[in-house]
Amino acid sequence: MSLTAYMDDLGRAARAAATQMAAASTAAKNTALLALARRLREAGPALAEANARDLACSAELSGPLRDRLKLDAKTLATVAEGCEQIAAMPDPIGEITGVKRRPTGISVGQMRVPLGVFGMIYESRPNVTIEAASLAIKSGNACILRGGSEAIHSNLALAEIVSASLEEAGLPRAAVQLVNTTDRAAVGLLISRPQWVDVIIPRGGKGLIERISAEAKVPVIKHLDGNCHSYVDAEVDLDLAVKVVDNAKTQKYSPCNATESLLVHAAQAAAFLPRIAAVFKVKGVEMRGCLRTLALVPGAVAAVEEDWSTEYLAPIISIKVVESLDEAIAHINRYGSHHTDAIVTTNHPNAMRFLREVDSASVMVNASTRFADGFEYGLGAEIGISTDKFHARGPVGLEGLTSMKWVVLGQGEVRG
Ligand SMILES: NC(=O)C1=CN([C@@H]2O[C@H](COP(=O)(O)OP(=O)(O)OC[C@H]3O[C@@H](n4cnc5c(N)ncnc54)[C@H](OP(=O)(O)O)[C@@H]3O)[C@@H](O)[C@H]2O)C=CC1
Ligand SMILES: N[C@@H](CCC(=O)OP(=O)(O)O)C(=O)O
Repeated sequence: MSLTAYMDDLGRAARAAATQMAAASTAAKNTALLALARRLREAGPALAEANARDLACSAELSGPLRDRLKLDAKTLATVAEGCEQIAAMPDPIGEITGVKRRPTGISVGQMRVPLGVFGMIYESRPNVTIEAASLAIKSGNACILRGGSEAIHSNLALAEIVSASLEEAGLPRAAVQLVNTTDRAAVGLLISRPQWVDVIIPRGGKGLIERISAEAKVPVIKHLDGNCHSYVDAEVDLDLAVKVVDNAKTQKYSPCNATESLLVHAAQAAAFLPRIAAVFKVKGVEMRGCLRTLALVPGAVAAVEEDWSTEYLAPIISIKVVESLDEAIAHINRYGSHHTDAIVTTNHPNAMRFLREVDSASVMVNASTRFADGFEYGLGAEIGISTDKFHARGPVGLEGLTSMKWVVLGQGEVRG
């Protein structure tokens, strides 16, 4: 079968499944999610074998990227628990809100409905396959998933478990389908078929997004790179600042919500930078600083212009001393990727200005940028972190996979 015919088959099946999923009962969707949690736990050894094949083929990956490819017992337990949590969440579909009686006698409100079919392209991280599948099921959508090529064996094994769980609950297997080839031509076909796909969710770096932006004939919700900042203000609790910035940079290096750039107000630079530099040095984090940073941090190397806009996904951080909150905000809005940025401060007006003026999907006060995550925000799981301003912004959970339609209830009223 040609790739085009294969992708059309997936699309046709997804479209049919979406109709059934939109009408599926909450009980059936929850049964599928609980079956999925159970089957994931039972399939531990088989999944470990599939994942070992992926890891063996990806020996050249850096440590952080290998970490995200791993589907170990802890990751499996977490995704299984995530399915149970999503099952326990209220079903958003069919909810009617805001009903108001109009002078004409009609009542007008809004009903939450699934988007239909979403296509998702994402990195080599097998747990995302389950997070996307479980959110698709609960939100009554169908989806076509195209995971990173290094994770193909793990994803195929996971997709089979998802299909079996859907079937067990009397729901269509095609509600969640995985593209079974790593051929990137499949991505081109997925993003150019509005008859089968209602929205595309690309989750990845600049190369992916450039292609999608140039070729997509389907609406896109971009989940792009994270050049996240932590800004240490002039008035600050230094112990808290060290703890928060350390976590934001070093808790994990590969995620898009890790801090890549540290800005420090000049009034605190001499007190703060040597302290955080000592932490980074012990953890092997390379520091690339402005001239004022170099004077305070002997181990740092000179940053070049490109560093301010670079997402390292590695133990590297750029550091700049700024004169004011205004300079920090302007720097973030110019060089950041509008993903997640944080201020560390004890000054309330400054915190409020940062929240209002930094143009990012998540803005934080005295918290690690690593918190930008659907699970941490109470969404149960996440499709990813949207760097678009619409249809959804920041961590995308169940509601982000739905839209509202108008509902009008009458008793024979006619328009005069
Ligand atoms: N905002 C968010 O929610 C998230 C953002 N990210 C971002 O993703 C990036 C890291 O992940 P990484 O794996 O390097 O991302 P990539 O963009 O390299 O890959 C992600 C996915 O896109 C595919 N892809 C990439 N380029 C193309 C192309 N030109 N045509 C078709 N498919 C393509 C990859 O396929 P293949 O396997 O063939 O390379 C993979 O499936 C970082 O920038 C990170 O910030 C990561 C996670 C979440
Ligand atoms: N929301 C996720 C981050 C998602 C992400 O960036 O993933 P990845 O780039 O694959 O490490 C988390 O904090 O775990």
